[in-house]
Amino acid sequence: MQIRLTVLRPRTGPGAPATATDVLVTAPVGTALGALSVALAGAVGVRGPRSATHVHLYAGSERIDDRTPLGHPPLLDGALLSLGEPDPQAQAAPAGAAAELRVVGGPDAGGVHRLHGRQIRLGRSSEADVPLDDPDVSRMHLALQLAADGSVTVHDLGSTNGTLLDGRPLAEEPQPLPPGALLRLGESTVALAAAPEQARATTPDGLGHLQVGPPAPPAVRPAGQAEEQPPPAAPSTPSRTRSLLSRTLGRTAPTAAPADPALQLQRARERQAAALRERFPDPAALLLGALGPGPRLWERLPAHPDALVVRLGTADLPTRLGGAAAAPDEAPEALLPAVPVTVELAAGGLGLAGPRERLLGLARALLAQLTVLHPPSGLSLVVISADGRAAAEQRAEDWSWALWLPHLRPTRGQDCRLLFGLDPAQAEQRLTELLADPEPVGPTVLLVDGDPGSAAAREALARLLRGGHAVHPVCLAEAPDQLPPGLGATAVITGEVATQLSLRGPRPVEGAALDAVSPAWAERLARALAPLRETAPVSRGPIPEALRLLDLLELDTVTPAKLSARWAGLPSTTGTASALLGTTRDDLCTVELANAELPEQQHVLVGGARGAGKSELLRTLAASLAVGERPDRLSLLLIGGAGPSLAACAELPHVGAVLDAAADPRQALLTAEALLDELTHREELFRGRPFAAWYAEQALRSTVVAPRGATPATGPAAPPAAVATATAPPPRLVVVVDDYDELLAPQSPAGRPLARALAAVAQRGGRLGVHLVAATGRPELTVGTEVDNAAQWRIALRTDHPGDSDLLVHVDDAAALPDSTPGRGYLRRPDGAVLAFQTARITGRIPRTATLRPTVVALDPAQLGTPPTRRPVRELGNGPTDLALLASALQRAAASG
Ligand SMILES: Nc1ncnc2c1ncn2[C@@H]1O[C@H](COP(=O)(O)OP(=O)(O)OP(=O)(O)O)[C@@H](O)[C@H]1O
Repeated sequence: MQIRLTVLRPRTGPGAPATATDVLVTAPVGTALGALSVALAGAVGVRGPRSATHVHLYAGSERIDDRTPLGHPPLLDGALLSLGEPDPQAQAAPAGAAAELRVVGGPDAGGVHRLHGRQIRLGRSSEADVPLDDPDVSRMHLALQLAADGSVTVHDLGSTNGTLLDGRPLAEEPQPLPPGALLRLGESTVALAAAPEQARATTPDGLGHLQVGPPAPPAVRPAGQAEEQPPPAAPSTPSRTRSLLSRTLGRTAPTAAPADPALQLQRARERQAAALRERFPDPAALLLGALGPGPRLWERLPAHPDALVVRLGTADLPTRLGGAAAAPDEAPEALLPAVPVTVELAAGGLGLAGPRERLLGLARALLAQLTVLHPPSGLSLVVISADGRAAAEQRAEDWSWALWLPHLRPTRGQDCRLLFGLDPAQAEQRLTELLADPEPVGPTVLLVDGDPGSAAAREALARLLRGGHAVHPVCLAEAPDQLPPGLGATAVITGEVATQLSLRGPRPVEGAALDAVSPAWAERLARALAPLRETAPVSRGPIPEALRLLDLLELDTVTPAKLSARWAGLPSTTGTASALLGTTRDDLCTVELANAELPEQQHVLVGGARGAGKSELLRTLAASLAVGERPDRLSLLLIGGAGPSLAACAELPHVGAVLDAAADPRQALLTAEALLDELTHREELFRGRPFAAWYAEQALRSTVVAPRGATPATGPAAPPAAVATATAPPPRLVVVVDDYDELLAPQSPAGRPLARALAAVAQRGGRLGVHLVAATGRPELTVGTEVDNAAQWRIALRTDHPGDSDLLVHVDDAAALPDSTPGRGYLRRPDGAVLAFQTARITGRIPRTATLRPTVVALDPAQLGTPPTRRPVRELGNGPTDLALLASALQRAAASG
């Protein structure tokens, strides 16, 4: 497994900053922190300690136990570990915090401060209890007073620019501050929050990630509805709005309509404004959403009404939100106070222009919204910063916080570790990839910081801006005239101290207070997102090139106990038999030989050219069936053609016999006879009833056959398991045949009788619990045989000719598959659906990462956009294969009963 951590080097003295190093750790699953700690210390330049007992690592203020396995909390992707001392910046939640103050807008937005103590001062000074980096805020601007009963009052500390409380000037005498009321100081807006939202459940996967359940269903609120038109008179508050209001503002919405119509209207406007603020969450709410993770994390799938709509700041806006800016004669009380100023990125992208520091703060706030509200499977992010006018180191530093965002992971086969373009070559590569994506499966937001770096990149960006690629550019420049032409909207940072925004585009707004967040805030948010994974398999990605069956089966550390536990959970009948083969683009790829919904006759035909991966697919299928069912209920008969292709499976306890038909014609003849006898025997035994029905009846009465145990079934083929145990309920039998076409060749001495027996299995076997899985290298020879006719599950791996592919899966696409991806193919299911898939491997050597000593290497953000170093499959040259490992565990599980 690989995970990314950050190690903080101890400070050189009190008050000195701690230096941080991001590292990539590669280690076998289950490696304890103690086995890594010396290497982690070495990565930050602390040498000397030879033993882990001298290296102490902390997560926040807590020391991490050396026995904690890597990949388990707190050692998750994105974790920040401090060496030798607790993290001096650790933000432990103070016990007994009475209230939470959130900075909901402005140039230093996003802060979430748990209030404790009696008096809390807000101001620009670093001495303030809540410091705000806002030039319009006085050094000590205002103070909050917490009473013992939890109520809060606020008063101005004689600030230069004054304070507004819900739009009204705040005096120096204390006034009550209810939760949700907006305090405006300088260009910043702060509010007291109500009770924190319920965190979503997460499940650690042991590999450094936390699986998050699916997002809550989106609010039923088509864009542009409800809050945009105030009710003419204040009716009773709709229940949805009331709950929004009380959740947002933390105070009870009015229940009785006030008599005064002007007051009614004002209340209606307040409700609309609150609903809009909830709809487009402020930076503080986003941070909490990521840290929770909160209920709104990844709520916006592509069909969500607010997908790709971003908030840039807040302004008092007219109620006609869909229309133009406030008419000059609009009465101030007709405006919705401090509502989000939003832009639809899908309407031609967005340009942002202004002084660099603030510009980056605004861009960070924008990416935070996109990545907290949109799931990585529904939105990709590409970040390009290749403008030669800025030093490469500076560019990398400006965007290094984003390396933790899961939306930057390449999921469409892009040749890089992360979707960064931090030099002209990387930028060109990213833009070319976007242009070349023939059928983009989801939207991409492309952030381009300054000039994209080269003429070719500029041309590519211009083409993307012309549309048609599901790519939505967000371009940053110091001045509006440096932005590329063709953007749908432009926001220009204005004001003496660059804290305001003027938006040009379909919905122009002047004098908005912009939202900007600090790099430290953005990094905290991105780190919180780093370990999170959607629970559903990440869809819309490309089909992977290499897969390990044991990983797909969640048996990366395979033990007899895990297998026994699986078998113990099986139903008491043999109603199902399914084999996991690999993955499609969206899901696992499974072949079902039996289940309650399928007719009884299920057989499989696999075809493909030489080296396409047929034999490996058969081995994967056999191993997968073995994991899924106990050996006393499922037996395998393996018939290999030329060569020992299936012999590697001989150690599976389910294998009754392995036959090398070409090498042993006599045994082939006996096997053919035994197979026909088996069919006859079952027909007599079942008396017309299908296997599953008969078995269900018998299972209660019969003594279950003892597992076939650990006896390897190598050497000359024994009769199938079921034949040998004629008096016991026969297990389901799967006959796996490689090189079926060879059996049909005229020169094959054993071929004809065996082919006849297989034809009988194809015709009569399925109902009797005997299934056939046959592989053919020459579909033109096997077409029209009983085996071909009976196969409802059909697979074409790479074929030499379109016609072969057509014979197998009735589409010719398999002929276009490249040589370089053995195991890639098309599966035609009984319902006629054809899916591209990749077969998982079972005879790979155990990956090096499973056995090697852990490695810790420093991460360089500037290199993350380059192709990862390609190594041949990292396997132990002469170590055991996954199949050997699995077979041994299966034998022990079978032996333990
Ligand atoms: N699913 C897979 N993933 C990765 N590599 C694979 C996969 N399947 C096969 N290979 C690689 O391709 C090579 C050929 O595979 P295999 O022997 O299964 O092909 P085949 O179609 O049976 O070939 P032949 O017809 O010559 O017997 C294997 O040695 C293996 O290295």
